[in-house]
Amino acid sequence: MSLLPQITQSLHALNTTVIAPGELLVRSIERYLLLIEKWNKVHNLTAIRKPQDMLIQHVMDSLVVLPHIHGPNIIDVGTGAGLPGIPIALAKPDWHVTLVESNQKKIAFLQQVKIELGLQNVEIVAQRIESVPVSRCVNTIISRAFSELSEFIALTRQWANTPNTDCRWVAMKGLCSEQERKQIRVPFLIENIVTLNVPELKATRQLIIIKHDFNSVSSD
Ligand SMILES: C[S@@+](CC[C@H](N)C(=O)[O-])C[C@H]1O[C@@H](n2cnc3c(N)ncnc32)[C@H](O)[C@@H]1O
Repeated sequence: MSLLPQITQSLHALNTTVIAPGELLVRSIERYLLLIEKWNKVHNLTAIRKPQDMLIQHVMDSLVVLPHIHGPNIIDVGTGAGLPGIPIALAKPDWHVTLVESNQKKIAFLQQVKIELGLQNVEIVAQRIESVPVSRCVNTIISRAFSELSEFIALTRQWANTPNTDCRWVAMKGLCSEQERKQIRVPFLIENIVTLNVPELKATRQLIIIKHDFNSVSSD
């Protein structure tokens, strides 16, 4: 059964002007979902088995962040099967998305996706994030289901040392507890918390948006 009508409908339900739900995007999302389904039979990429469910719980859950992040240079930390980086790269072909992942099986899958979908705006880095050198200015460092906030910042704080005032760290989470939010300390601060609504998904989603405060004095 074709997934194209459901993908088109879900993209329209996002009701955002930042995504143009054209035929290329719809077909690319379908190919991506079918690749995850195929690889999932051998490698455990995701516990969600049906492409229809992956569409909502993975792809739409990734795309819903787009109005709240800025490009053109994005790093997706601990991307796994490419979430949220691949959906972002598909919806934003003029952005450069770097996928960082330490697991070799997931890297092999990502390389296959890049080839089969012809994703020229995707760079795959097979390393632990803490070993990735800072090679360019980055606008958004994003992670989904990766770690607690303190670890996310600790592993990526090398990007705070560039004179790149524009950079934001964006953690995609369920409900983020106050205890976890308190892990963010000077010179970092939580700039915004956005509660997201993913159409057809009855679950709380939050984006924790963090910035490096150049005016603060660090205690470390
Ligand atoms: C729970 S999975 C989440 C995957 C994906 N972001 C998602 O939402 O489905 C976390 C991923 O981070 C990767 N990972 C863990 N520590 C890492 C590190 N230090 N650097 C890069 N990747 C890491 C793991 O291999 C795993 O694929």
